[in-house]
Amino acid sequence: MYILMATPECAPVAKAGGLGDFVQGLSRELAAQGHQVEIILPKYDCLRYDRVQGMTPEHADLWVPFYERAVHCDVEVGEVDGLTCYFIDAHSEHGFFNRGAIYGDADDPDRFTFFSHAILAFLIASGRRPDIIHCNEWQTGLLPVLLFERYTALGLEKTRVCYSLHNLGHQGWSTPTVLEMNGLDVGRLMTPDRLQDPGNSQAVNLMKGGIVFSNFVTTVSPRYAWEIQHSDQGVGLQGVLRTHDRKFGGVLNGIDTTIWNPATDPFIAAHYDLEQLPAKGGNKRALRERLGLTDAPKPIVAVVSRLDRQKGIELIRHGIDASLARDAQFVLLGSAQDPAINALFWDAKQALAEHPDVHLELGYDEELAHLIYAGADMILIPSVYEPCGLTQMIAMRYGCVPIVRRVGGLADTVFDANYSDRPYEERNGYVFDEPTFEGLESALDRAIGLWRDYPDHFRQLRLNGMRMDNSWARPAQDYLNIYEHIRVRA
Ligand SMILES: Nc1ncnc2c1ncn2[C@@H]1O[C@H](COP(=O)(O)OP(=O)(O)O[C@H]2O[C@H](CO)[C@@H](O)[C@H](O)[C@H]2O)[C@@H](O)[C@H]1O
Repeated sequence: MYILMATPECAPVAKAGGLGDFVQGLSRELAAQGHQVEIILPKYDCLRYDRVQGMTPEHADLWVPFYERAVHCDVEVGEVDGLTCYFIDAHSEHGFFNRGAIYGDADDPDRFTFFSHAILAFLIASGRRPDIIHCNEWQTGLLPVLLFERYTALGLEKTRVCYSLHNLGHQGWSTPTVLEMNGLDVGRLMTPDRLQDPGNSQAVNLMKGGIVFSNFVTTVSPRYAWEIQHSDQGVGLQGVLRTHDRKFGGVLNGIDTTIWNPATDPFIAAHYDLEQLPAKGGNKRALRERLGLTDAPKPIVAVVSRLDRQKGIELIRHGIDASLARDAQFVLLGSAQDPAINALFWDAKQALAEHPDVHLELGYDEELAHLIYAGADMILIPSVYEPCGLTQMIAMRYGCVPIVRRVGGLADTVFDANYSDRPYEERNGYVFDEPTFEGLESALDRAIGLWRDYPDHFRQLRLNGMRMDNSWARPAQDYLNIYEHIRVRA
């Protein structure tokens, strides 16, 4: 099968969070199973060019419709960790992809609908005819709309769309000008059953467009699939998702177990696996050395996260003091877009600058993240909502025990050491329900208590987590079944 991944992110070249891992991991697994998988991304100025091999021109003089005119683009191709990746270079006066960051500008709906449009224009101009375009997030929500409204008739009649939702907190709300910009009929599309936002009749909702016009819609865990249809976690799209229930389902994400592998990871200090768990200690020492923490018989509690409201900012902040109060060490690697959240953590960093048991690293650092998973004993994930969550899966693979709130994919992957109804060998972490300081502290108490008083039991929890199969093998098969189901057979 020929599958094209349409996405604003792909690790390691353009990653702001878990979407980048999703695209890379699923694509590599599908390619390993013999499918033709290609990825298409904007050619951002902030791409990690050092991770692209053999970037060469692929298609010159692509003209992408833009209002009454067209914008000149070039398409380049390169290899990213063995995958073919196309990059759309837009020579627009707006510098659409030259903003120094992937997201965060007021005209993001313009930038990414332009990208979606450019993908279809490229397919037509270059004669490529994928069986499946796998779209992701609101950024590519307009692609199936454009496909159905315009491009099917221009030669893509056999291409079908699978659309994955990774976060309902961002739906691509915009004004109808974004439809005009792309030559679409506003009157026809701004209706309650098409792109009109359910909560604001003046607004276009790009994610809703993707849901309505795609052949199949997925989200990234079964629990989140239920939550967004039946609770306010759907952020207004509950009704739309229930209407389209017959083409909607939750597929639990995997992680790329080649890239996230403590036995071979090039970014960690000491390699280890199930049989050589004590070697993990070398990473704890290296982490302390790198971040200036004292070497003492204390557990390290870590957070690796985008610092966004979704992730439970107050609880993360409280987790620092709560860990220190329990004589644990605390390490945070976090990047915030919101200036208020950024300021909150900079203040904490300054206040704790002299403390020998804590280090807050504010920013994005892929390599350091690997060392933290390998060196820490526990990872704290107190999310308000969590579509899937990859950090708990990565942490478990590295023998780092997750402490999580019971939401979304966290509830589907972490089973409480004391209270789960699963067999003991499947229990792998600590789970709390209420998004309160008390809830978090009760789980933290149990985790730190076990680490201190029953090290053998704690070791068993680490091993249970390391044994879990969170690879892409099974979810990739689920996606292949979906692709087969919607695909047009010749
Ligand atoms: N400051 C930092 N420096 C370095 N690395 C950092 C970092 N902050 C985060 N990361 C890395 O980014 C990834 C984050 O994964 P999450 O699942 O938490 O994703 P996120 O919420 O971004 O994605 C959304 O999409 C994914 C994929 O579907 C869902 O799992 C998730 O629930 C949903 O919110 C991990 O690989 C983590 O190591």
